[in-house]
Parts: sequence; C-alpha cells; structure tokens
Amino acid sequence: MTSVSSVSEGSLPKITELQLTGNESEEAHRLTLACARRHPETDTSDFLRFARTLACRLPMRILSFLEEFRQAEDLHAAVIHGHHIATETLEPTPSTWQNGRTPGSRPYSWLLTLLASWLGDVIGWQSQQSGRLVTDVVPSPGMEQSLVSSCSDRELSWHTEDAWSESRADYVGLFCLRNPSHVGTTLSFLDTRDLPPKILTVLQEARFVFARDESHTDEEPPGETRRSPNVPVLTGNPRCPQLRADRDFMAERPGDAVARNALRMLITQLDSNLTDIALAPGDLLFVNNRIAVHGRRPFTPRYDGADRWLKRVNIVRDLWRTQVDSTEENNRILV
Ligand SMILES: O=C(O)CCC(=O)C(=O)O
Ligand SMILES: [Fe+2]
Repeated sequence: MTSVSSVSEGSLPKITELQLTGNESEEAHRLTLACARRHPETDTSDFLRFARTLACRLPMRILSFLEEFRQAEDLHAAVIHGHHIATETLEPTPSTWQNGRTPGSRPYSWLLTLLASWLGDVIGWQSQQSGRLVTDVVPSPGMEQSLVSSCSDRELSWHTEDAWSESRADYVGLFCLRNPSHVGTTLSFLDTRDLPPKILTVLQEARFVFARDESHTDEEPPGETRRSPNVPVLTGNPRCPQLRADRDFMAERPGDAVARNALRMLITQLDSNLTDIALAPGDLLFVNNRIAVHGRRPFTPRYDGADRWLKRVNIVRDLWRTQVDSTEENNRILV
C-alpha cells in the first residue's frame, strides 16, 4: 500500500486518492487486454485517436475521480491504488529503458495511456527514449549518480518535468510495476503565504533560465545546452500561480543578485515541503506539473531483475499549445 509522508516541518501537498475495488480493477484490466489485442502498440495514431473514446468504458468512479482532479486548481497529485498486476507474467525488470517494452509489461502501458487520455493527450520527445510516448523508468548500470530518472544511488532532485520548455507537460503519469524497497517519489509545492510579497514579485519576473536536462540525448553542438530564454518562475493568477522550477537545472540570469536571493528562498520552501509517496505495484500517480514539482529518493539498485520499474507518460491538455514544437510527421512528438 502506498504511504504518503512528510519528512520535514513543511506543509503537505494536496493529494487525492482512489482505492479500486476488485471488480473495478478487473474491468479496467479486461479493457486493457482488449485494446492490446486490437492495436499493436500504444504509440500508434490509430489507437490514440480512439483512446479517450475507449476510456469511456472504464469504471465510472475512475473517470469521475480523474475529472475532478482535472478541474481542480489546487490538487498537486492524484493516486489510484489497486490496479491488477499479473506478477506471474511480468518479466524481470530490464536494466535499460531500451528493453522496457516487454510483452508482460505491455498491458500497463495501455492502461496508463487510457487513464491519461481522460486528462488530456499523451506527448513524447524525439530526444527522449527515441520518441516513445510511454517511457520506462528503471535504474541503469553506469547511471547511478546521474541527474536523470535512471539514477539510483543519488537523489533525483525535485523538478517540473521539462521546465526548460514552454511545451512541457501539464501532468506526468507514473504507473508502478515494482518498487521492492518502497522508494519514495517526492512531491513538493509552493504555498505563496510562506514567501514575502516582494520575493513573489521577483519570481513573477523574467529573470530566470532553465537548461534542458540530460534525459534528452540528441546531439547538441559541443559546449551548447538548450535552455529557455529569461522567464519567470511563477506565472498566471498570483492567487494560485503556476510554478516552474528545477533544483539542478535552473538559475537566475547572470549577475542578478536579487533574483538569486529569491530563487534561494524558493528552493528552501520547496525543500521543506518535500513529501514522499512510496508507490506500490499497481499504483498510478498523476502529478500536476503546473503547480507541483516531483523527484525521487535515492536507493541501492540490485540489477537482479527485481528492481523498481515504472511506466511514465507526459500529458498535455491542449495539443494546440505544443504544436509549435511538434515534428512534421507526428503532432504528439516534440523536438
Ligand atoms: O522515479 C520516480 O519516482 C520519478 C521519476 C521522474 O521524475 C520521472 O521519470 O520524470
Ligand atoms: Fe520527472
């Protein structure tokens, strides 16, 4: 069973949770298997055109739970517990994402895509896991200390997914297949009452830069990293601002000491509100990427086939917004 815990003195994020009954879990699983029989892959436009329509056949309690989450302005995450996992047919955890598309894990990619499509449209990045829409999060040899999701010994610092890009996701979906040592996915948020108005004003100004993280692996000219222009960290209605933050990949614009101080105060707040959600097999977490940041606690990888394994999707609410970055061939794959 998932546990949610705050490890610090800070405030807790708002998380909504749904526990499936055995019947609901079975119904969802049956629909998933029917999709898998009819469509060769989750990423095909044939399937994605119908994903939302097919999702209508999911149990009503799941659909209305997701719809409430979608409409809320203040919910940082939603967790659905109790999806059926056929452990007897699930292969050993692969040691690289390249080997993540196994027959036994495939049904959960379908399930994740169906549920995600009730929140929006799934998108992928050409430069990330070869443009796959459903990606795999597994610890990989040689990546233990890296700054990306295949790390293990090192904490994956909190971040807005793809904070560097205007086309970043509105939600990130994480479906847990294995998590033997109950490693926490972390979640944090900003309560604007915790920062002085002057600092909030600075954070609303275009005085910050975000670099693209190293999970994007396409060729870049030597010495050059793709980065955002100068942008604000907080946007939208000051009453409930949207947050864009990445502990490892953000900075103030060069020479701006006032912005540096505001960023330092923001980081302190986000650190102190950091909360752990230890996903159990069959749990699905949707993070609201507009108002929450997420990451992961460190753990010791085993590389014995029993390691932690998640399926992941990025979801946008409006494909028109991301169209500016999409490839010519596929409006769901961004460059
Ligand atoms: O492994 C986790 O729990 C989170 C990983 C993560 O941040 C991601 O895959 O985007
Ligand atoms: Fe992430």
